Amino acid sequence: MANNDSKKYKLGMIGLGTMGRNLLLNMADKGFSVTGYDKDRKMISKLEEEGKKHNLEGFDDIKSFISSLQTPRTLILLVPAGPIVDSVIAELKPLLSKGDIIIDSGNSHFTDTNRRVDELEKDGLHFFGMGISGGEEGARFGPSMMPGGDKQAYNVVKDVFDAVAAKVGTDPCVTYIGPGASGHFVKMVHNGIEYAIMELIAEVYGILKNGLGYSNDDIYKVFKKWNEGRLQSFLLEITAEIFVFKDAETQNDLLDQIKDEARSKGTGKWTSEVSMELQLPVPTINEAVSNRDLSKFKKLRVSLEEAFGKKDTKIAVTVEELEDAFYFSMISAYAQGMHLLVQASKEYQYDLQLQEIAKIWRGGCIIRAKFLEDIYQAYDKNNVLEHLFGDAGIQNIIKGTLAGTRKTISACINSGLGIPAFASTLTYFDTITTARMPSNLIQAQRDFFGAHTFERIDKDGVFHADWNKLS
Ligand SMILES: NC(=O)C1=CN([C@@H]2O[C@H](COP(=O)(O)OP(=O)(O)OC[C@H]3O[C@@H](n4cnc5c(N)ncnc54)[C@H](OP(=O)(O)O)[C@@H]3O)[C@@H](O)[C@H]2O)C=CC1
Ligand SMILES: O=C(CO)[C@H](O)[C@H](O)COP(=O)(O)O
Repeated sequence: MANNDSKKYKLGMIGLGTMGRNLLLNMADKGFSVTGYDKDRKMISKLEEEGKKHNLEGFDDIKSFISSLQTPRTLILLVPAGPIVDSVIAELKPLLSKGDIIIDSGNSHFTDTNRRVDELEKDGLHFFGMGISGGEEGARFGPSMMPGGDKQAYNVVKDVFDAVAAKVGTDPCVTYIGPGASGHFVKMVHNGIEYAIMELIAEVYGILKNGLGYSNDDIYKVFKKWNEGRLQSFLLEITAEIFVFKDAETQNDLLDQIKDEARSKGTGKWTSEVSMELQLPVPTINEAVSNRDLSKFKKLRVSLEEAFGKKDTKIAVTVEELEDAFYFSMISAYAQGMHLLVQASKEYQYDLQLQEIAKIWRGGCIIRAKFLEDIYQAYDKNNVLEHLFGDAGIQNIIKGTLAGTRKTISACINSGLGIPAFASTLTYFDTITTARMPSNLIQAQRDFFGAHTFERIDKDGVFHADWNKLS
């Protein structure tokens, strides 16, 4: 490539795996002059093969890659989150110049992003975090993207992101999220909601299979039908397909050949950790994280089932009642995630615009769902809404689902069918809609044993009682 800046590439991708390669191909489709770097030659060959019609070129030599870019340079990292991001940055630093832009689009922890912004600022480099969602297909044909941090740097690449993002109507599923690491924070919460919805769908599978005796084909039909109505969502759509997918080797349903031990990379756990830190409960997400962890204790579960005996988990609920329970719990999972965003926005001064976040989650991302339109409308009407349950439209939807929800959840509990996410979601709802909780007793207990004091309902101030003295 000639050493003339005008003939150089507008943007360079580092990491040409699932996400990086597909996002780069998406950019090339939209007419941007882009290139990529990966330390693995095979990934470059794959990029060049798939990007043949655009004459896409890749590099396995970082120096040649950097000198192929227009200045100031714009780089996107899509490498595994964690120490690899730091090692890539360390490799890049001596090759970059003041004013260059690095965008970390992986699932980095937001505190790492804060640290990296500070470190790179000292070298005159712009760094910002941008969550991306949509998996392989999304990256290739239109993801949802959550950029936050250095707005000046974001504006340099805004046209690229607007072009490659998924569209709902004409609205691109990308918006500037806010300062600091807000982009990565919002993506983390997106993933927390993703964990919750996946767990709820898995529990529905357990109920249909073990509670109602449905076959995989029957379950496929239920999910397919649900996905045509109010529950329409990406996760339900792909889940339906899983139930009819055959294993090439055995011709059995592949799902039945898969071990019941779920893995994770960490973003759900981070959401739970932050929620504890901010003292803002997200119990459905917590249960989703815990249940993935519980699933790993296979040997223990097998031996305890032997010890306590296999349960008769047959229940008498209708598919319509189960649908209500799922819809109710899905709404609650989004509500908890949005509530956490409200709290984080205050705590970290992110100035998050919830209506904009709901808007860009309507398309492209893993948690896209028809219901996000209702969430968007709720925050669009009132962008300082404290909790989604406070919106009159959402209240009406919830009221319509409660009878079926209670019947389904109580039937599961009575029969011994494990449904941690459903159960905790309903309890969360019943608690957050209770004006006077029994927590006055906790204050009394704390004051009794530790003189921790309490506040009264009838006067201001902080009080202590001599509990050992009979009144
Ligand atoms: N997959 C998904 O659905 C989504 C993933 N993400 C996030 O995006 C990021 C990338 O994920 P994904 O594309 O799935 O991961 P992949 O493992 O598919 O791709 C990462 C690529 O980066 C390469 N790489 C690793 N270290 C370096 C290095 N030092 N220099 C150059 N290249 C390097 C890897 O090479 P090698 O394999 O040889 O190490 C690999 O080709 C992660 O943070 C992930 O959490 C976000 C949204 C969705
Ligand atoms: O970010 C994503 C989608 O939005 C990834 O697919 C997500 O990281 C998967 O997480 P886990 O491996 O923990 O299930």
